[in-house]
Amino acid sequence: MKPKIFIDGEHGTTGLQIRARLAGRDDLDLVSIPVERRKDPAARADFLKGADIAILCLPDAASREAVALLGNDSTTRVIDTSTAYRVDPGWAYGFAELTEGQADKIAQARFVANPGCYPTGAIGLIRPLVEAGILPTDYPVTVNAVSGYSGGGKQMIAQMEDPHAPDAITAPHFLYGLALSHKHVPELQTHGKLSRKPIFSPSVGRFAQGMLVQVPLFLGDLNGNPSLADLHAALSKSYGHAGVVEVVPYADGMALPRVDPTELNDTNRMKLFVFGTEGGGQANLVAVLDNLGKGASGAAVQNMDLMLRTAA
Ligand SMILES: NC(=O)C1=CN([C@@H]2O[C@H](COP(=O)(O)OP(=O)(O)OC[C@H]3O[C@@H](n4cnc5c(N)ncnc54)[C@H](OP(=O)(O)O)[C@@H]3O)[C@@H](O)[C@H]2O)C=CC1
Ligand SMILES: CC(=O)N[C@@H](CCC(=O)OP(=O)(O)O)C(=O)O
Repeated sequence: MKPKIFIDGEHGTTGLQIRARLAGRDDLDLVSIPVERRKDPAARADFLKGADIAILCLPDAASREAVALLGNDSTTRVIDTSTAYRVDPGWAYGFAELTEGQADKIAQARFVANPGCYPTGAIGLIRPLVEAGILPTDYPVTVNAVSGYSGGGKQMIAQMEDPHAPDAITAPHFLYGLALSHKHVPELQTHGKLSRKPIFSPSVGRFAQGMLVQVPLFLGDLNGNPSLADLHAALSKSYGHAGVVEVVPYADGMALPRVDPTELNDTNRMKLFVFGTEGGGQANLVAVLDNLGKGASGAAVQNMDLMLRTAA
């Protein structure tokens, strides 16, 4: 029998993208709740309990409600795309390339928390350097990022695309998260293995999809005063070659006139760059990804496929 997959929140931005990614798959039985019952707890409970894997594409509160609706006797496996469970030790963190053994952990897990889009870029850059002993855990990490506006879901898409919306946004680019208490900070700190709370400054640009995440570093404040080549080698060692996460050769990155946040749209890939001048004492580490690809829907499908490896 084909594994039954239910997407709770299938009409939202992340849910629709997952449906599109699964559209051509004949190895799955993708079940769908009638649209008029999508918020009916009894109907959701039936679909959730009837699935082999439920993918939650909901706001945090509705994700928690879905997990509660499953109750104690269900065996449905869950992938949650919200922020609700990302630092919960009972859930596997769904970043397969995070560290050795993480893909197997996801494959075996009942509960998988899909990473946030910004944290995917930042943790992807930070974690290998911490594990290599190069980045001290108490380093004052700053993360500066720009996202396409689909990162804000249906509400922000309407704000950016409909000039007549009562809360329309007209800015071509804007900063937010100004109180430095964005909901991604605990996730950045926990999975970045940082003892000091990082500063996270996100922004949104007038493009629908795509993302750039930057982590600037002063090399003299890192362990062993590493070169740019040392940083690049540590990242390359962590991710290998030809995987979902690609570490761009230093010279190739430095030959670029600019970095385009939309470059990897509609893929599940992420590119990591080390920028700076050798001997200059500074580096800017940069990640490019699709906020709806490796940052959300692509990663959810990747995690689902890992979990299906261990399906009964
Ligand atoms: N967009 C992105 O780039 C990313 C999003 N995420 C996370 O994914 C999750 C979904 O986000 P996104 O798709 O952008 O958001 P959207 O607002 O686009 O979609 C959310 C969907 O959830 C539905 N919904 C809300 N409450 C309930 C409920 N009680 N029961 C059933 N359905 C409900 C909404 O229905 P309706 O519209 O009818 O109210 C909507 O279809 C969020 O937790 C978000 O933080 C994670 C990474 C990246
Ligand atoms: C542009 C924008 O608003 N982005 C969202 C994050 C999108 C994302 O990563 O979703 P999670 O919060 O589930 O991780 C925000 O900053 O809240």
